[in-house]
Amino acid sequence: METIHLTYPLKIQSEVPPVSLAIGYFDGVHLGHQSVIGQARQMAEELGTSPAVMTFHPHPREVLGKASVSRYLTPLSEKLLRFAELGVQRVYVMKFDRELASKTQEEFVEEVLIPLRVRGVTVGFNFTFGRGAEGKAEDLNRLSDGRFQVEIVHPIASDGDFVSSTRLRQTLDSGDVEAALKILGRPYSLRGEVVQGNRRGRTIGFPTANIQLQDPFIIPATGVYVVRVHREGVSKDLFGMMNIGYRPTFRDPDPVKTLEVHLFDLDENLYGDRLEVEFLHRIRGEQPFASVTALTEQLKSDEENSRGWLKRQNLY
Ligand SMILES: Cc1cc2nc3c(=O)[nH]c(=O)nc-3n(C[C@H](O)[C@H](O)[C@H](O)COP(=O)(O)O)c2cc1C
Ligand SMILES: Nc1ncnc2c1ncn2[C@@H]1O[C@H](COP(=O)(O)OP(=O)(O)O)[C@@H](O)[C@H]1O
Repeated sequence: METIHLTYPLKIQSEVPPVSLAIGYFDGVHLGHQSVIGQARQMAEELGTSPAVMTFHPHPREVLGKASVSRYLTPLSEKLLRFAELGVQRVYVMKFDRELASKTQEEFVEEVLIPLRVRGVTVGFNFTFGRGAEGKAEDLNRLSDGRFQVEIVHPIASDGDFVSSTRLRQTLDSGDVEAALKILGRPYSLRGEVVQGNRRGRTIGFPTANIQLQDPFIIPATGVYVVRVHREGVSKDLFGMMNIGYRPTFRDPDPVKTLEVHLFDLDENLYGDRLEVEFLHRIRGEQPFASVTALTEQLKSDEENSRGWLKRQNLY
């Protein structure tokens, strides 16, 4: 997959291949987004073009001062990985700035889509473009003037409700990672590097790899989760239990939120490794314990519960 960063006005140096383009911000790359991208792939096949995606960076709402970056689900690096998994061959990362935001819908079509040799466009039903979000998905048909085909993708439902980035964020904020899975079509995951902690874990029989996030991922609610872990460069799936929280048992005067995972049936040095952690199931909330012994007893029962759950799911 080729990734091309663009700014407006476009400076296209070499001849670009004709594309069928899925356009959107695609925060979360959830089932709705996957359906828009799938539609672009199908169109690409029909039209004999490359399946491509155009996404914007940074988020339009952020540039226009309506929201902060920390509320976004998928860092750009993560989105690119997901696009590649979905069979996209070309990604245009369009820099979203005030200049682009000030362009009319006509200018967006004539000065961005046409020079990029767009033969097909797919967008979600609620796509808007052009200054003040004046252009709606249906306007693309009129503006294409027969030069490219347009497909507007209907909303996808899961659990009786339309999937959306907002719903996905809510499920993560409440720790309902199983609902998140139904919106994403895959478990919610984040990536980070294993760093040193306080080295207490190994003394209580539960070494825990502390994860430092690579990008500003959204962190699910504090609590304990059953997770599947991929170690970069290692194909075998690992399983374990992760705690997200402040470790209140240790009454640290200045607690910081940590993400730490104890992996089952593994005894290896992981410092410096990059891990992808997938959230499968929530076991409980984080709580303070009267003693380290009481915490250790709880961890034993968490392990039993986690293994039991994994077994029932035929995962481990
Ligand atoms: C599955 C799991 C659940 C945990 N639950 C709690 C908890 O409820 N309360 C708490 O204070 N600490 C909890 N911890 C955090 C432990 O206190 C922590 O692993 C220990 O302090 C080791 O920290 P270290 O890696 O910095 O040495 C949990 C850790 C794991 C792996
Ligand atoms: N099964 C395991 N799960 C997690 N980490 C493990 C495991 N076995 C060995 N380790 C290593 O032990 C470290 C965690 O031990 P711990 O005493 O909790 O130290 P720290 O406080 O530095 O995280 C991990 O970073 C990893 O390098």
